[in-house]
Amino acid sequence: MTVIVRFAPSPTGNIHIGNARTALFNWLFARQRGGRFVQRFDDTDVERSRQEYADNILTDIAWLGIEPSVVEYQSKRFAVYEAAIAKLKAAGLLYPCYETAEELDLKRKVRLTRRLPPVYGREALKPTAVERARLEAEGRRPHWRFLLPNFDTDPFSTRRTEVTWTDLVRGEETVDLASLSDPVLVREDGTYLYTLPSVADDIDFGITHVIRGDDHVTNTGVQIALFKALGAEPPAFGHHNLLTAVTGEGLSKRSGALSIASLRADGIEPMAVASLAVLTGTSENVVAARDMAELAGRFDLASTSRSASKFDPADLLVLNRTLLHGMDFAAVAERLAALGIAGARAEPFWLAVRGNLDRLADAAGWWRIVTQGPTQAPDLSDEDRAFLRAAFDLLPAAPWDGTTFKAWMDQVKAVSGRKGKALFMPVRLALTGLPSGPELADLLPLLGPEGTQARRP
Ligand SMILES: Nc1ncnc2c1ncn2[C@@H]1O[C@H](COP(=O)(O)OP(=O)(O)OP(=O)(O)O)[C@@H](O)[C@H]1O
Repeated sequence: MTVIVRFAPSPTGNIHIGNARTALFNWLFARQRGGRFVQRFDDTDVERSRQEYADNILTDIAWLGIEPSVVEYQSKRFAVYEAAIAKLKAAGLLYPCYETAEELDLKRKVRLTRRLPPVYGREALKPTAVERARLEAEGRRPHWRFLLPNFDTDPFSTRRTEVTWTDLVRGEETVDLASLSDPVLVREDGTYLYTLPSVADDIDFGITHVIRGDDHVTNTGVQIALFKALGAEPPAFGHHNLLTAVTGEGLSKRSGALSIASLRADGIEPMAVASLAVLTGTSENVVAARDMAELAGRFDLASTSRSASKFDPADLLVLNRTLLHGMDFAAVAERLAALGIAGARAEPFWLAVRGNLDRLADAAGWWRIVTQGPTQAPDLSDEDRAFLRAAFDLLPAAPWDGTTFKAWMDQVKAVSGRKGKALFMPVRLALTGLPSGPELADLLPLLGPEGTQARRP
């Protein structure tokens, strides 16, 4: 059986790190099994959905390293949903309801005072065709409810009907359908709620595993019933925990907080985002994976925690540094060239500075220092200046390599009697203008005899 998964956001904003967790869980799950990944946009809500957001989401998932087999839009698939609606109606499993919101609210209150569960009492199953015609004549339009399979049309019944499944994350799960109202699938204006298009598409695309946040657990009880009502075998389900901000606050596409686009703009590497999005709230250590293959090797859906996990953006910088420090020149050459870092010195420069970077773009600052000199004049005492002038007189002859700095310092030490910080710090300040940075042994050959002499105080 080919594994087919899907990531199905509504294109109503930019996806955040929590949505990325869902996308990546699906992608890694499929990748581990040689499966396929369907990118589906749940854009039936035309008011809130925008193509621009869908395009941004495609950019974001591509940046994270996800390659969908196919991209689908629910707004282009109404024929499929109409066919499913017709099937349910023919089976007597979809019924028209004419109650207004106020009437429903009143009914709910009546049930509560009678100590009955505040679910819809299926009163709309009772009216005859004549009564419905009268309501239509009054100008009322029905919304349509799916008759949940508890085969109990007594509005005051409390009989339980449980739907169970073995969740890929949470193990045995049960939803009691008797505790739920028959869900509205189609609104008065003919628009669809989330439930039916999602199930109809999962059937149509042959989705084998639905992996999503645990905000959907209750939906799954209803959806399993709907799969069956439409004559389809339900897929396997896995509900992972949600990520929250450090404050415990939930994430929302609309707020834009921790959006993938903002993290990209902030210069965070995609594998730092992917590693944190996937490994937070699992039994794995949150250590940066260099690529998807490595992350896939450390991903296990079943090891995900059941409770919400806090996500600390500060951890991203730590992962980012680790990734940059181990990155080969070939992996960054193009991006460095875009920063103007190119030519024969680009590779040794990268190897010299990568260990000092928080973000790749920080390399530009070091490149400026190496090629043009310190951005600010070093703060040196007269004594240090005199020491440096004597030291610069001792610079070895060309050609220079990785051993030159040590040879130079050995001589300066012997002549000046300075050692440790007193020896190295004035040299570092003279060469870079900064009190810390890359190894001077690596920087010196990059500066070359001319560049070094130009820094003589
Ligand atoms: N904080 C979160 N952590 C992990 N997964 C999440 C989180 N929020 C949403 N998801 C998952 O992301 C997927 C896409 O969800 P959806 O498009 O409904 O986004 P949303 O962020 O929940 O919605 P909203 O647009 O209301 O902010 C769903 O599978 C959902 O379970």
